[in-house]
Amino acid sequence: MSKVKVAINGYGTIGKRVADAVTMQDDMEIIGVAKTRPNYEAFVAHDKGYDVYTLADRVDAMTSAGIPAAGTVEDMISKADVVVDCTPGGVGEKNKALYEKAGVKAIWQGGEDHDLAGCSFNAEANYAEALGKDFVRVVSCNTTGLCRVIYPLDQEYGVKKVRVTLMRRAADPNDIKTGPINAIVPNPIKLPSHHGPDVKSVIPHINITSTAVKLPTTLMHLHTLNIELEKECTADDVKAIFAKQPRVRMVGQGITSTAEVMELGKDLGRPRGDMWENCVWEDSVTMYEGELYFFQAIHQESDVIPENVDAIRAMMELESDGAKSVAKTNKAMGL
Ligand SMILES: NC(=O)C1=CN([C@@H]2O[C@H](COP(=O)(O)OP(=O)(O)OC[C@H]3O[C@@H](n4cnc5c(N)ncnc54)[C@H](O)[C@@H]3O)[C@@H](O)[C@H]2O)C=CC1
Ligand SMILES: O=C(OP(=O)(O)O)[C@H](O)COP(=O)(O)O
Repeated sequence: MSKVKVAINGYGTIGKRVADAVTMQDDMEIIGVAKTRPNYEAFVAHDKGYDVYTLADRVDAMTSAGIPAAGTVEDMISKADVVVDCTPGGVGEKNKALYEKAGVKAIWQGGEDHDLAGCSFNAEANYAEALGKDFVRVVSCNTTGLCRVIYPLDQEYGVKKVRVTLMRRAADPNDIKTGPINAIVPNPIKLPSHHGPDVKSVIPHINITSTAVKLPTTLMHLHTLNIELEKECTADDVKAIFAKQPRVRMVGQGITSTAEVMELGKDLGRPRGDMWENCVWEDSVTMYEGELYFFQAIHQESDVIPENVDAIRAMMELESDGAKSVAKTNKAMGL
């Protein structure tokens, strides 16, 4: 069977990781990546063997900078079965007409609104909803992390209510422009933050409310969750459920911070030191007056990457069983 042809439009933090994860799979391949500028990431993409495309008015600039442009974004799209749009939030929306005109399937990221695709995706929670779809949105890193723990708890014990506080990294490690560098910023001040409503775009019946702040750190997000469950259970029951989840890792063993979680990613030999799973502190999982509490860390640069691979598989109907797709993706990535 021929491999599904995948194009990456926007080769930044998310795009370059999706490209590498797709390359690891045996049922899909990268036919090109689109970069706007001939920067170091474009040179690395070229060195890795990816065909580099660019905006129509930048083809000459890319080639004269030393990266032979394979063509325009439109040329790239015309060769693809599915485009993974990893342009900055709000930019992807403008590309929809391009994809519709070319008759190509498209995946957007969490920086775009749900309505753009009409299907918001998390592999564990609603894989089947994306089967055969033309347009899908993989929800944001934080929302992905929330769905991965809320969905299995809801399946087993029923979720009555979720309250979550998200302590968000201010910027990605390579971002030299974004702050704060010495402040804690309630963001947004008007509540709830987008994360609770976003979980409902994947699992509509969940009663959830969220608040979020930005902190002067680049490594990871950290969530404090408080969940009321319908049925009684113990902290050990919850730990047992989390331990079974393919994209949840229980941490302890001297890991007391996001810095040590990131060090673990490097020690595991993960590409770029990525941590694709939610990291739940085992010792934090607590039942108090019948309510569940725990902490989890989310690596914003990488947790949505396996989800994008599964979204491709669902949209292209390469696999109808979500659990099988998750297992296949994880195995290929070494997760
Ligand atoms: N960085 C993160 O922590 C996460 C980001 N997301 C979402 O993923 C999406 C992408 O975010 P990042 O990768 O962080 O952004 P980024 O800024 O690192 O990368 C975006 C890339 O798209 C390129 N680009 C800009 N305009 C373009 C255009 N018109 N055509 C083609 N390429 C263009 C930029 O040059 C850059 O290489 C956003 O929707 C964001 O909200 C989701 C989860 C986590
Ligand atoms: O999807 C993310 O976060 P979010 O779930 O808080 O929207 C990424 O960390 C990007 O967030 P940013 O929009 O602060 O760069």
